[in-house]
Amino acid sequence: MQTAAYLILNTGDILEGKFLHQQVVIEGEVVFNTSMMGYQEVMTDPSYEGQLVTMTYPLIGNYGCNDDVKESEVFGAKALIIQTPNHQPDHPTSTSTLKTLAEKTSVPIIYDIDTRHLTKIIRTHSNVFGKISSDPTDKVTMAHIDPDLVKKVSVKKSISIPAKDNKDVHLAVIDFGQKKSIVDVLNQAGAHITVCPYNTTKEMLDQLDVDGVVFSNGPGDPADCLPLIPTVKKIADHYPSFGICLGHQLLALSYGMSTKKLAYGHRGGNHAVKSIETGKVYMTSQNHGYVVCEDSVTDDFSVLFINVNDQSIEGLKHKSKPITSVQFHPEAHPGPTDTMHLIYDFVRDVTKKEVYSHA
Ligand SMILES: NC(=O)CC[C@H](N)C(=O)O
Repeated sequence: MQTAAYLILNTGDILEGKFLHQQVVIEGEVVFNTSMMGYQEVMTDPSYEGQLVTMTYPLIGNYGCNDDVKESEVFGAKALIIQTPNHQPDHPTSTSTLKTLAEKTSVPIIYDIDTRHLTKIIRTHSNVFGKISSDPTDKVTMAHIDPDLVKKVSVKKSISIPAKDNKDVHLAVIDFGQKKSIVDVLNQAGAHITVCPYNTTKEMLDQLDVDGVVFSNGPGDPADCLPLIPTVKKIADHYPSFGICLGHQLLALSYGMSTKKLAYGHRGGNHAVKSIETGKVYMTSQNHGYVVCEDSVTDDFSVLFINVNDQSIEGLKHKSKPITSVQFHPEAHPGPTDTMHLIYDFVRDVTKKEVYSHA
């Protein structure tokens, strides 16, 4: 018989489920993801570091698991909270089950939780912290997000990843908690990549002789990265830059804008954004709790995309410098690839170096 697992929330609610694999005592911010798939990517995406993630879709594990699907070797969600695990997956690429995935990734999974009810609690209260424990009398002690998450998940030393074909373009990915698929897509687009630690300076990038910079996604509150802001600005003032999610938020902060926390975040594979330039709507993959404040956008920037549901800012473009950033995930993994062209466009534009005469 499986041991009872209690999800104790700072709202006063206690939900009873079961441990899928190992018994743990673990605390974190509780967030929900509305995607029907992508459980492997969620468990290994460093942006979820410190979070207990619940999937609103009730059946998890349907297409099994595959060792090749991972966004990071070490970091990801702190725990997964699901309703019904599928122990007999059926998919040609599946090599193992959810239980094996929990073992391999060390991400504990609890199940038999009414995740739609849990989602309603999160939507009603926002800022929900919780503890998973086998003792229902345990108390939630965590009340804020760890401010050092980026430092924890970033690479400690630079890593070079050669281009698949020989295009003459070298990009730095500043690693605030990068998803492997960002590097994969940049690589497929023909760029040689150097993944650099979160605190890399412009002078270090000069030494590496890069042509452009990608500021990656990452965990936590962007305001906790304020010490990095002067460096981000110095780099973006000099190099063609592309920001994704946390990278977008840090670029905005570095050019004088501000960020705020959403009531309960955007996490899933079905978030519609609208291009302000063309009026076109794209489905995007999203995973963020913070956004750039609408009223803080400076005159130097145009809003590139807005969220169709709540009109929050989803992308920015500098009016005279080659700086573009998006709040969503054009690299997908999981979710729709409708906006992946933005990454290819950036690599193409950096390859045509004459476009960037300001550097
Ligand atoms: N995926 C990300 O980069 C997330 C950015 C930031 N941690 C947020 O939650 O808004």
